[in-house]
Amino acid sequence: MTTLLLDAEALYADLVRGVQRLMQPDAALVGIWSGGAWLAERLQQDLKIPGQHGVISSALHRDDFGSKGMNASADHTKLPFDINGRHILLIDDVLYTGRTTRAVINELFDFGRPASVTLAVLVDRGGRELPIEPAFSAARVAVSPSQRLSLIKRDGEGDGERGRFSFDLRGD
Ligand SMILES: O=P(O)(O)OC[C@H]1O[C@H](OP(=O)(O)OP(=O)(O)O)[C@H](O)[C@@H]1O
Ligand SMILES: O=c1cc[nH]c(=O)[nH]1
Repeated sequence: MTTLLLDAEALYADLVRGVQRLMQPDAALVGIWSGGAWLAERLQQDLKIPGQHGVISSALHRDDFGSKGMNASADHTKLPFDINGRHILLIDDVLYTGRTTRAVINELFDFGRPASVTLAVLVDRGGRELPIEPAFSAARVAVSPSQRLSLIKRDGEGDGERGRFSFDLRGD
């Protein structure tokens, strides 16, 4: 495991401010499983947003399920509110090719017709393969195509029940 000079907690503080700016009346947070769902849960608490955040999985609409397999993560979609007419703010930890975002937008539209869909991410690592851009990213980092950047959540270490975030970088 490589320890990165990328302070996930500091970036999270920037994400809080970015999401605060993007939130509009009748907006709802939906976290992309799994890293984005951790972030959305914490944002919902920290921004004192009434109600529950949503969680969305890309599994049923991925274009690479032939290689990744259609695993049980399909069960992770939980939208505990009617998305029709809502302004949906998608939250993710890392944005790379944009293929996961495309898949979760398809999943979202299986549930209804939101008024708008916006994306905020902790880290944008570039390398887009689709015309998808975040409205907010706390950082843009150059990561080699052979590397993978992952958000790690450690429960209950020094930050009460909310857990602390860090990044792990693997590969050459
Ligand atoms: O823009 P892309 O190239 O699609 O990559 C970005 C996605 O990859 C990771 O998710 P992953 O599906 O690996 O699941 P995880 O969040 O559980 O790690 C990450 O959390 C993003 O959702
Ligand atoms: O580096 C990457 C690429 C895709 N998804 C991630 O979470 N990290």
